[in-house]
Amino acid sequence: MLDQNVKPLNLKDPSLLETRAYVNGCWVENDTTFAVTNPANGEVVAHVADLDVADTRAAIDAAYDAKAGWAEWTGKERAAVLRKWFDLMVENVDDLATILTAEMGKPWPEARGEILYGASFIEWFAEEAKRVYGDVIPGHQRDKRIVVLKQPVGVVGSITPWNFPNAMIARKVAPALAVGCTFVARPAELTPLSALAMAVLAERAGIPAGAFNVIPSTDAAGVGQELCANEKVAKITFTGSTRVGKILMRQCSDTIKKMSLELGGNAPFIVFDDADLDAAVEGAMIAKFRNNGQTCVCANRIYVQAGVYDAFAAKLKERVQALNVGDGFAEGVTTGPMINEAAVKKVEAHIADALEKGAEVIEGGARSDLGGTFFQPTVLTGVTPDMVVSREETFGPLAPLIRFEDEDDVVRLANDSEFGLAGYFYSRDIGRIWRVGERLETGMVGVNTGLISTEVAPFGGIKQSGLGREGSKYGCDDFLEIKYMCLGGIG
Ligand SMILES: NC(=O)C1=CN([C@@H]2O[C@H](COP(=O)(O)OP(=O)(O)OC[C@H]3O[C@@H](n4cnc5c(N)ncnc54)[C@H](OP(=O)(O)O)[C@@H]3O)[C@@H](O)[C@H]2O)C=CC1
Ligand SMILES: O=C(O)[C@H](O)CS(=O)(=O)O
Repeated sequence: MLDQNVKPLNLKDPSLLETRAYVNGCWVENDTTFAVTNPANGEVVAHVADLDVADTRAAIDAAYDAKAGWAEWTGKERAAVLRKWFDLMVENVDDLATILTAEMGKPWPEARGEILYGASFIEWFAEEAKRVYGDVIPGHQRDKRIVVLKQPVGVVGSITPWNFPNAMIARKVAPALAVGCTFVARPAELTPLSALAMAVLAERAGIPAGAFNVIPSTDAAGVGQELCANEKVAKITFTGSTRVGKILMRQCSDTIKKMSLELGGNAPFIVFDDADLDAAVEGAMIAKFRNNGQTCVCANRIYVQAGVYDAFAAKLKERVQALNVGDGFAEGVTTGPMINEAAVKKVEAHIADALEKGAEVIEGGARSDLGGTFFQPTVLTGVTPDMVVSREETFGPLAPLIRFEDEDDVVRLANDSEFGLAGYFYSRDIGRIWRVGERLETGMVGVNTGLISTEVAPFGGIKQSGLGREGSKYGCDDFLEIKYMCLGGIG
């Protein structure tokens, strides 16, 4: 459904730019709409239906009414439509990337990469759909037989952030649908278009009405409260800040809802003096500046052992200088705008606090001359653990370098955080690799790599970075209930 009041995007298939909600297999308009704007230039990309709590209830009812029928499909039948959905995502990858860059700002090649990353979860769980096995347990008495069934939990409510508007939904909806759950997705207000384009392709793939619903809304708190409180919703899956994760946990306690939480991070990135320094610099560039530093697994603290600190800082400065800040649609741009003014102000506050406490800027340090929410990729040296940048997630293009002396010291520093999502380190000493890998208090560890996100591995954190795992052979577990049947009287 095209919006007549804005400049159309350059799409091969304009029908992918959907602005209506998708509920119970129907495209739903609303009297009230909200504008989605391009963070690179403030231009309106589209006006999207703005759903409310009553609409949320209707979407939950649709998912609830659809769940029995969807669960009756065999795993193989569900696999077939998920595979078709994957194929359609790949066939339309360029248009989906254009829509994503327009609403979120990331450079088009990076947006294209996100679409393929999101699609990889749909491909993976299309395969897993056929392998939701139970167990047969040897009876504890001669006349007893025991079988274990794995059954879909039912209706799943999903709340996702703006930074990966396709992949964060795909990483949740794919396992949910694969095992026979139905799904109500509320995307971030800033980036609903990617989710709606996914729904267009889900419908084309043959995913039945009510199985997958997308409810764009400006009322995050109200929709969230309804998803958490409604007894027809069996589970909430959330990706976003720890602050909001705690709100949702409290709201889910009244109905003891199952929850999967992918929350905030404060990833340590450690460079030991035995590291391959060039590899460590490349790893730091990915771990820090991917998505303009707006990912939960971004390196937030970069610890460099004293013997290689100056060399590493010089090399990193040189690589950061080569980053090209600009509009995500422009050729050769590596770094788009930040999502909004609040995000820029947080980076500026972290820099100001660090400078006040003695740190130095060796690269960047201020807003870009491009204006708006463009910010210079920045490197700080002389950072210490007492600075705010060491304790709070920056969620922006700021690389703080912290000097350390020995292994025990840096592991203690790295673990001194309420977060535990990802951690990274570079070393070529196999003993150190095992010691540090085992001692880091995180859900995921990158060793001699700065990029750990893949559909084949279990993504998730410990401490206040969340609950549960997404992706991998473990990814279905959070959407399944285990039931056992004890069959007696068999003699
Ligand atoms: N662990 C992970 O994989 C990820 C973690 N994050 C973390 O999220 C933060 C940045 O992302 P950001 O989007 O700002 O995070 P937020 O937690 O602010 O928002 C995440 C989602 O929750 C919604 N939301 C906000 N308030 C409520 C509420 N009271 N009830 C229900 N839903 C609500 C938002 O809606 P709206 O945006 O419309 O207000 C958005 O859709 C960082 O801390 C980052 O680390 C982000 C991405 C991935
Ligand atoms: O939203 C996020 O930060 C994602 O989890 C990042 S990733 O999956 O692309 O690493």
